[in-house]
Amino acid sequence: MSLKIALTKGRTEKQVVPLLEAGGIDCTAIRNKGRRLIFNELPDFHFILAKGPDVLTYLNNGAVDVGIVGSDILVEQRNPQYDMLDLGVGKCRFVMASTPDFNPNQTKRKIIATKYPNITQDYFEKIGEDVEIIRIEGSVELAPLVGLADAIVDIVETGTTLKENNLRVYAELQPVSTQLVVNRIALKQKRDAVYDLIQRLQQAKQVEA
Ligand SMILES: Nc1ncnc2c1ncn2[C@@H]1O[C@H](COP(=O)(O)OP(=O)(O)OP(=O)(O)O)[C@@H](O)[C@H]1O
Ligand SMILES: O=P(O)(O)OC[C@H]1O[C@H](OP(=O)(O)OP(=O)(O)O)[C@H](O)[C@@H]1O
Repeated sequence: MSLKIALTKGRTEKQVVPLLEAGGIDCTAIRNKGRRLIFNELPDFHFILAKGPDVLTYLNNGAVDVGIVGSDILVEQRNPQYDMLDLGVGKCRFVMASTPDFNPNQTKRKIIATKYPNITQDYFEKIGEDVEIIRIEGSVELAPLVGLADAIVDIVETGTTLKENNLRVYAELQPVSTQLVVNRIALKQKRDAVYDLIQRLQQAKQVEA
């Protein structure tokens, strides 16, 4: 019985394919994928490529056994699945950022733009501040520049996007990295296959490190 794996396409896919290969899993088909989304040619591992939030939908509904997805998405979706392995790639962090003239101690209720409303809500609740949150789909850095929001909560990796848009970090929220998560039923029914995959990736992580 093969293990069904949903891999987040895009940035995550690019970083995880070399790890899978270092773990002895042939990813030639994924590397030459064209517009294909399903890869069933290996006997032991079947892959699908999906958007991050959809990886969890496939996993939670049992359409796949394993998901490979950023912890940003796991935390934002308050996902009930087990986190099984931090793959040590896709490393970045959540920050609050804004223009140089932003005053984090302003008395007026802040407007915060973000692609991650739950993470933003939880952060401001934790520090005891009531804010208005506006959900943005991408290029969130625009929001404080055009006066839509006082600040943003977003992912930073190199800091280039913030720098090139003249934005500054005002608070560090939490780290992000790519995780391997397993469907609860698959963990019981395909235990050996799941642990075989985890072992391969753990070894690959050590080789790559
Ligand atoms: N700048 C970054 N550096 C490192 N990892 C990142 C960065 N931005 C996002 N990630 C991680 O990679 C995952 C996928 O990001 P990616 O940009 O490929 O997809 P996306 O955010 O859905 O964007 P798009 O809508 O452009 O496909 C995110 O969920 C996060 O875990
Ligand atoms: O610190 P950096 O290395 O510059 O990376 C940070 C940028 O990467 C992500 O955006 P992405 O490329 O996913 O595009 P998006 O804004 O459309 O989500 C994130 O939302 C930042 O904009």
